[in-house]
Amino acid sequence: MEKKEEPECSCAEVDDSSKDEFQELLRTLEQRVNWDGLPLVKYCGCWLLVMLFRPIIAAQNHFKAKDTDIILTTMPKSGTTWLKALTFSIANRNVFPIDQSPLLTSNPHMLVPFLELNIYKEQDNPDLETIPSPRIFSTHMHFKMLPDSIRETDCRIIYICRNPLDQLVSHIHFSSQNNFGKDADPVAIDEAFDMFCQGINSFGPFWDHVLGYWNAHLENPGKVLFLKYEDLKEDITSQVKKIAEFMGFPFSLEEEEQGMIDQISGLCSFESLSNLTVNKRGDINGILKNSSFFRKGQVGDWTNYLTPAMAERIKKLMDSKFEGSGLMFNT
Ligand SMILES: Nc1ncnc2c1ncn2[C@@H]1O[C@H](COP(=O)(O)OS(=O)(=O)O)[C@@H](OP(=O)(O)O)[C@H]1O
Repeated sequence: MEKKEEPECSCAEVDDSSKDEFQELLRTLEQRVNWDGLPLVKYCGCWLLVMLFRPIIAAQNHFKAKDTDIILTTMPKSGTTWLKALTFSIANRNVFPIDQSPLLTSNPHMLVPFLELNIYKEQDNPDLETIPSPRIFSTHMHFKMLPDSIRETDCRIIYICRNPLDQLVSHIHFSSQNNFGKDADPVAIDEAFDMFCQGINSFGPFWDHVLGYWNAHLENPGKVLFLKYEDLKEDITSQVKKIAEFMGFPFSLEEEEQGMIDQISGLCSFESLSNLTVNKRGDINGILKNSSFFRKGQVGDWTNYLTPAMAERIKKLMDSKFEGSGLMFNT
């Protein structure tokens, strides 16, 4: 079968209701196997996991954002779990005292659902309407692929990204911990690194993902907050304050004096969450181990796995891809 011209982000026009038509569309698009063994499909210039392709299109077609929603957007392995814990805690600090937080017994991914996981169809999820505001959802979609209602309503988007070298190393380990396929051995790392540089990885290309949200943030900073994992690591207090203000839930002076920011930061820290029984032993739908979301939580761990030559290649790529954008990551 002939390959179709790649759609110019006409994603919302695809009908997700007929399985056969959808399979037909899938067959016309470029596909690759990711370095971890999972099939990828290229759509609107983005490499998506085949297993999430139809749910993503359905989310685009059906998800109705509300003005009060908060949408967390990330590339995988960039701080999603941390951001979920923080935003959930900020929004619910007057509902649950810190020592009774649902985070103590539930993995953050159970408290803040992914749009990609079939939670967007009201007929399938009548409770979606009744979730108290603010509803918090997350997605790995590129900015240009987001459901129109997210861009068109007053809902707010919080994006977090991470140095590409650490993001890649984190992803390689995540895949091997969940037995997706290949171990994080040197061969797999070489292959993963090369595919990453070509932009072929889940939700890649990295550069396009980050630039999409960076430009959206520059255009409308009140709509899109742009965060870096490394900045949260460096100064969590100021970042938590910034996130709370952006969400429309600023800390009062009284809360600050009572140490509320420190309490939330402490509860959501890597050390705290990774030591909870639920995150040591549980799993998500029997597929993903909760423990695989908490590995080291460090900046610069890539130096233990990637060579200086690899870092140089990424640096050159960043120089050319981000040129003139004002965006940069320290390696
Ligand atoms: N609370 C907290 N604080 C700091 N760092 C944390 C935290 N929770 C998770 N992590 C680290 O984030 C990496 C996982 O990324 P994501 O949460 O984006 O993964 S996922 O996309 O949701 O699968 C992964 O990074 P690496 O340790 O480098 O692999 C996790 O350890």
